[in-house]
Amino acid sequence: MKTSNPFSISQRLLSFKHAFAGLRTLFSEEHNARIHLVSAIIALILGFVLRISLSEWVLLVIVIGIVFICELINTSLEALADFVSPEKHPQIKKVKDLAAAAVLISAVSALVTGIIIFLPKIITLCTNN
Ligand SMILES: Nc1ncnc2c1ncn2[C@@H]1O[C@H](COP(=O)(O)OP(=O)(O)OP(=O)(O)O)[C@@H](O)[C@H]1O
Repeated sequence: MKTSNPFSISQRLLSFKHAFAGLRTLFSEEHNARIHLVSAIIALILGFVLRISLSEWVLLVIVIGIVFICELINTSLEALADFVSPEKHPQIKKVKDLAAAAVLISAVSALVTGIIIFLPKIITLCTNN
């Protein structure tokens, strides 16, 4: 529960610690998140190698961010659902399927964005050599 405590730097640093603990949980427990991390690193390396423009960098960073935000919310909902209802329930299925669909949509959007940004540059590179 939130109380009106005075501002404290150590409390703010503790919030960062919790957030990083969440990231550690995501990447240690979720295989999909690790696949997305590797894909994001490849996209970032390609961005440097193919010298994408500033606006393409902005787009790339946004779509990568959205994928990890969806992964985090999906994993968080799954954990909550498993705690609240360890047994099978159609309502839990609905919640988990919806959260999984959010991850899918974000990943497909990121993939399409990556193709739009990188494919023309790769084709130009291949045809010029
Ligand atoms: N308690 C439950 N009741 C009903 N259906 C469930 C339940 N738990 C899981 N499911 C079904 O199994 C699917 C996978 O759920 P699970 O918790 O295993 O996620 P996961 O294997 O980590 O998948 P992902 O992370 O790709 O969404 C859900 O999307 C849902 O359709």
